[in-house]
Amino acid sequence: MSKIVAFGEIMLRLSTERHLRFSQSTAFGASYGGGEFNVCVSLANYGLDAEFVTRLPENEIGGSALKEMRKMNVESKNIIFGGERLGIYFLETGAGTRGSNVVYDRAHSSMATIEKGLVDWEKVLEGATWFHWSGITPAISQSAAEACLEAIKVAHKMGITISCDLNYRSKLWQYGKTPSEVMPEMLQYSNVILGDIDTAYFMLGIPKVNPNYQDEKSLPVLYTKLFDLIPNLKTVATTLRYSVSASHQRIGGVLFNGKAIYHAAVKEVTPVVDRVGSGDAFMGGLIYGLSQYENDNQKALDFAVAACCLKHTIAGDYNLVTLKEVENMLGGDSAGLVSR
Ligand SMILES: O=C(O)C(=O)C[C@H](O)[C@H](O)CO
Repeated sequence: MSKIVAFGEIMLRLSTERHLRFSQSTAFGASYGGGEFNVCVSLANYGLDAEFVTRLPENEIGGSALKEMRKMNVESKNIIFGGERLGIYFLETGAGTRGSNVVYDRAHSSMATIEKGLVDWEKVLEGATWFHWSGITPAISQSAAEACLEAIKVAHKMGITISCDLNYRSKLWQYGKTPSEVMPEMLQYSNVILGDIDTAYFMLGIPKVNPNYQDEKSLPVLYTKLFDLIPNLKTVATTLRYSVSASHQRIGGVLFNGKAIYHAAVKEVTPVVDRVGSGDAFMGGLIYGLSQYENDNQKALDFAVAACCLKHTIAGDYNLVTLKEVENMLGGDSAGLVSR
C-alpha cells in the first residue's frame, strides 16, 4: 500500500460569490485549500493513504483546519501547533474574459514561521513511499524553505520517491530571495517534477527559451537539460493548457521520462466551474498514476489529465472525484450521462 506524505500550508479560502468583484462583496464563502493539501485530498479520494504535515495556530481557527483534514480523510497525526495565525487567501472568481484573482493574507502565518528542527521527519516518514512538496513553501519565508529542505533531505536519505510541483506564485517570494537562489538545491533531490519548461528554467536559473510543446524533436532536448541539472530526476510532466476564456479551457498534458515524450489528448472543458486547484488535481493524478500504474507513463499521464479536467467542474479547491469517476472519463465517458 502506498503512503504519501505531503508538506505545506493549508489556508482558509474566502471567495466572492456569483463572480462578484472584491469591492462588491458583502459575503465571502469560507472553505479551505492549499496546493499540497489539495493533492492529499485527491489521493485520499482515490483510496491511498495520504498524510499532510503542516503547522497550525493553537486556536479555534487552527482547530477548524484540523477538523477539515480529518473530514477529508487525510491523516493529520504529525501536524505541529504553534505560531499566531492561519494563512488566508481571498479569491475573486472570474467570468468570461475576466480571469480570477487571488489576494494572499498569509504573512506571519504559523506555517510561514515554521523552523527546521520542529518536525521529526525520520519518524513522520517511516513507512512512507512518497514525499510531496511544492514551490509554494519555499516562497512564503526563508524559515519555511529551510524546514522544507530538511524534510526533502531526510526523504532522500530514506530512499523515498520525492515529487515537486513548481507552483510559481509571483505574489509570494517577498522575503528577499528569488526562486533561482533557493529552488536548485531543493530540486536536486526530486524524482518527479510538475511544471512547464518556462517555470523550470526560470527556477533553475537557465536562460529563457520559447518551447513549442508540439515539437517532438526540440522538447526532449529542452527537458534533457533538467535531467542534466537534477541528478535524481526520473519524470517531468505538465498540463498543456489553452485558455479560451475563464469558462472555457482546452487541456492536455505532456510527460518526459528522460527517454521518451508522451502526450495526452486535448480535452475541451466548458463551462469551467472553478479552476483553482486544477494543477493540484493533475499532480494528485500523476502521483496516483506513477505509483499505481508502474511503467505505464501514458496511462499515468492520461489519468492526471482526466483528473485535472474533472476538477474544473467542481467548486472549491479540492478534486472531489472518485477513482471510478476518473476511470470512467478515461474510458471515454465524459458526456455527463446519468450514472444508474
Ligand atoms: O496559491 C497558493 O499558495 C495556494 O495554496 C492557494 C491555492 O490553494 C492553490 O493556488 C491551488 O493550487
